Amino acid sequence: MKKGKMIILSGPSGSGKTTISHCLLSKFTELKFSVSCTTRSIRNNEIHGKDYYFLSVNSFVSKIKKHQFAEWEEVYPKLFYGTLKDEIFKIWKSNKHILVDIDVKGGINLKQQYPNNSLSIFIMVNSIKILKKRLFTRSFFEKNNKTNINVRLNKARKENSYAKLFDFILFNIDLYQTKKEAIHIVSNFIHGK
Ligand SMILES: Nc1ncnc2c1ncn2[C@@H]1O[C@H](COP(=O)(O)OP(=O)(O)OP(=O)(O)O)[C@@H](O)[C@H]1O
Repeated sequence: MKKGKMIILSGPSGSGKTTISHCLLSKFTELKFSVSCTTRSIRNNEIHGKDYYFLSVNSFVSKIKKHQFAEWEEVYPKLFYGTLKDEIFKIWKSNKHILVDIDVKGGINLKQQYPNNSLSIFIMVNSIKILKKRLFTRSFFEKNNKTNINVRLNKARKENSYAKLFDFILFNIDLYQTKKEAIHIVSNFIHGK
């Protein structure tokens, strides 16, 4: 493989990042999911090293001081998320391209770190009504509460205004069409067209 590339999938909560990530990972064997670090507690169904690297606050802060993160954020006091440079190089070394599923701020930061070999895609649901419906449906399975959803919707309004900073805006209305378009864009990018 030539130089490793990076696909950055960003968008508000519920916009479809996980859904599109799974689609792309199953379609392109040359893509590998980048596992992020977090200081939040591990949930029952999660696996360390697969869903996230679960770190203590001390360990996370020590890695920040050693400049080991390509990007990191403190979302709430002591709740950190970040992408390790080592994770990125490990994937490129294994001759794969990287797929990152990341929030909007993180996506913008990562694009700035790797401007020449990355493609940043903003997944947009421009109807707050539709986004609300999706978050409600998902919360039924996840036991999220309504307050949590309202916080996410308010954040989504703000995040949508950053879409123009991305290389591509992918409107996720009809899922079949969105997947088709995502495959098309990513195929062109990794196959160098
Ligand atoms: N085009 C679509 N039409 C209908 N439902 C959709 C569509 N795209 C995604 N969904 C559904 O919307 C919900 C949110 O999607 P998903 O979990 O992929 O979002 P996300 O951006 O990864 O959210 P988060 O950042 O909170 O993890 C899921 O239940 C998913 O099945």
